[in-house]
Amino acid sequence: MSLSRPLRIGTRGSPMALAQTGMVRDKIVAANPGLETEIVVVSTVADRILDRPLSEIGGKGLFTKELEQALFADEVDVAVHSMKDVETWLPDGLAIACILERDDPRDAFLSANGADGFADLKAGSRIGTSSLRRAAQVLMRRPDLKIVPLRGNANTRMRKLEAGECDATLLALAGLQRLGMEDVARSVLGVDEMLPAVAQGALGIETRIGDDAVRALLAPIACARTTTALDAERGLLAELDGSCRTPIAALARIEGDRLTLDGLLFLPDGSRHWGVTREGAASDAAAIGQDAGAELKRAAGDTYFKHLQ
Ligand SMILES: NCc1[nH]cc(CCC(=O)O)c1CC(=O)O
Repeated sequence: MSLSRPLRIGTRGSPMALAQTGMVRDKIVAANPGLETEIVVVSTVADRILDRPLSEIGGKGLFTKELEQALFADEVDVAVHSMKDVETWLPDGLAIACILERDDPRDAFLSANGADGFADLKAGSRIGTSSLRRAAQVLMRRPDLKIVPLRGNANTRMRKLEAGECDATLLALAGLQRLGMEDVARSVLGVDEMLPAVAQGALGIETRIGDDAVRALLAPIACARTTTALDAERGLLAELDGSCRTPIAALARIEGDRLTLDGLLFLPDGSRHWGVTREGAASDAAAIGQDAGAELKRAAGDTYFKHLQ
């Protein structure tokens, strides 16, 4: 199948988004030789509001809504997203047509003064992060550290670290790699120290559901293994109705036809957490995720969700 016009690829405009969209575009073209493409930059709420944590702004789809509007308005044919930023429920008429092979899902540790990890930080050191998930896991092990808000795209956050707004920060390793800036990481945190966000490191492509010509162009670059892992992680998130206000971490690993899913739910101050591990057939990924999410929900109890309001 082919298109009689260029494929219009929608993306956010941050350096990381542009880098990853370029990589996705190259993969689409490699799978469909001769295809013409056009990159269309769309600004989202997350790009415009930089002075407040996203968890405070609330609402859904802060990274994705304007890209979805561009799909509905037929201004773009596809939207490239970090799957970490994609809501578990999509608007009617749109779907994730393709999830690409996952990059490293772990978080990287960056510091201004040469610290290689949390162990090198003195009591009272300031960790810059607006991620409730990262903050909770830092405080869980190091309640003596101080969390300070740090917003903006990855480049902005690195600049703020250099400017002394904090002593250390955490960024997704995959994002740094896409920017070609992996070497700014002082270390990479093990998943036992910092469990990643649901879908961290995976890119997805959203399309209009009925747009079969476009969907056919994407089929060759989809990764079944990553799709299965994300079915489990997003199944867990959906069960907990995870919003930006809920600190949740989850990672699925697949070996052969078996899947192992680890999930963690925290109080934002790290004072309590609940964990779950589930193993099962990879073909049951979504159900395993829902089951694990339900267990976390039961374990944390009703008061947990009231706590967050
Ligand atoms: N919240 C923004 C965001 N969305 C996805 C990534 C990282 C790239 C990825 O997970 O694919 C980032 C930056 C970060 O968390 O450091």
